[in-house]
Amino acid sequence: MLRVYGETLSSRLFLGTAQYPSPSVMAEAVRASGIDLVTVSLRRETAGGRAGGRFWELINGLGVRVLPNTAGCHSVKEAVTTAQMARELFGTDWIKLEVIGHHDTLQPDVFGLVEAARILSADGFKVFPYTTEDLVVGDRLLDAGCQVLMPWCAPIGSARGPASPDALSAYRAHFADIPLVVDAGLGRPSHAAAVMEMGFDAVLLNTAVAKAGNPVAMAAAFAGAVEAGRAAFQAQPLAPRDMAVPSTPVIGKAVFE
Ligand SMILES: CC(=O)[C@@H](O)[C@H](O)COP(=O)(O)O
Repeated sequence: MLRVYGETLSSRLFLGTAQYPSPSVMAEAVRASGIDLVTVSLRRETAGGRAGGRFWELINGLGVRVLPNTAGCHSVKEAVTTAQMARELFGTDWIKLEVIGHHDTLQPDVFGLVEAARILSADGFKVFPYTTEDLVVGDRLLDAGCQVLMPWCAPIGSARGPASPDALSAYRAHFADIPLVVDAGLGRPSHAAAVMEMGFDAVLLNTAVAKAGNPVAMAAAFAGAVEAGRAAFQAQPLAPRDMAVPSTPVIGKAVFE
């Protein structure tokens, strides 16, 4: 069980709801994965002309918690306004905060992110900030009122998997008591298992499932990988060694002469 902002989530996999071949495939993928939280891009869906229509009904009908997000927002003002609209629409004060700073990499604008997190936290929002693995920025986000951090693993949509595993390990060690969700850039279930084995609390992904040949089967595969990675972390994996260590005892071996 994962505790975030005083609430309990049974699944440690969070899925995005964009880019699926159809809304019904998205709904089936959510069901197949057994998750209890989806993130929804208010801006993207509104731009697509589906706001207020069947898409919202479908999302609300999934029976899972909704984490609206500010994907596509490039300024503090835009992100704050989008969050406020999302609160009205979904009746939740949870918000996944994205303030994009760079067109090509979709890298977060960490300065705008901290400012928007401060404004939204003061306004009663429970902020889930999409950030880099920079420790100082993480500290500033906590100062701003965030109780969870969401470091990226690789650029959004890249499917590259953990680009800087050492930086992610340092992040986990530095924020030992803070719920940490790896967000963005995961491409395969093995990537999700790898970061869960490092001790991250959950993963959030979208593209790797939505754009898979079979999104429903891939959602189930990611769910299994997240559980396996978590179980491995709890079982305390052996640290890698530089030298060989015989796994077969040498004492008492038979001598043939
Ligand atoms: C859906 C969402 O919130 C994305 O902005 C998120 O960061 C997921 O990234 P991937 O699509 O790379 O999984």
